[in-house]
Amino acid sequence: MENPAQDKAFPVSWDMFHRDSRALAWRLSSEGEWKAIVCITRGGLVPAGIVARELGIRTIETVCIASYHDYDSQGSLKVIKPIDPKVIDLEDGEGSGVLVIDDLVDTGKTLKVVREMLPKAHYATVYAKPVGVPMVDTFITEVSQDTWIYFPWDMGWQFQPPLSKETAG
Ligand SMILES: O=P(O)(O)OC[C@H]1O[C@H](OP(=O)(O)OP(=O)(O)O)[C@H](O)[C@@H]1O
Ligand SMILES: Nc1nc2[nH]cnc2c(=O)[nH]1
Ligand SMILES: [Mg+2]
Repeated sequence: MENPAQDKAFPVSWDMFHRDSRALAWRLSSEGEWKAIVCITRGGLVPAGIVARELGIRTIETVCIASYHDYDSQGSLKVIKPIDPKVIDLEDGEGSGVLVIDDLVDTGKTLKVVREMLPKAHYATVYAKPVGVPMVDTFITEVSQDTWIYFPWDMGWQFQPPLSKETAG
């Protein structure tokens, strides 16, 4: 959903996203022995799959969160599906050794909700905006707060007409 408040665009192709998600996996490979991944749907699904393949992690859980953009309020978050208790109970029951993955952190509101469920987990996103940086432990690329990131799954190819009209010659 286009956000009119952002006046810079950061379009990300599948190739770029794959490269940046692999870079995140590489960074995380030296930051801990990961028992499981919790991915925040829906944006965390693709990066979680790439990181899981690179790090050989096969226990992958989801936490399903929807944000509602009401017209008057800034927007509210709803937990549609919580984290499976089996994953919560791994290790110390507070998320040690668990990797929480999302595509990006913007205001940090989404990660804040998940941090309340797993305070000791490691939080990683591919992209980050300045306001959300304090909420994330590892990320690859920071973009300015007034940039809107366009992910490959939100975009498609379209015809670009020639710059100038056909000439006679
Ligand atoms: O740091 P925040 O301000 O919370 O914004 C970041 C969140 O917003 C987007 O998800 P969205 O809520 O649009 O749902 P989706 O992942 O299902 O598209 C994105 O995937 C992050 O989860
Ligand atoms: N696609 C997309 N979703 C977002 N949700 C919060 N910030 C963003 C963003 O920059 N791009
Ligand atoms: Mg999301």
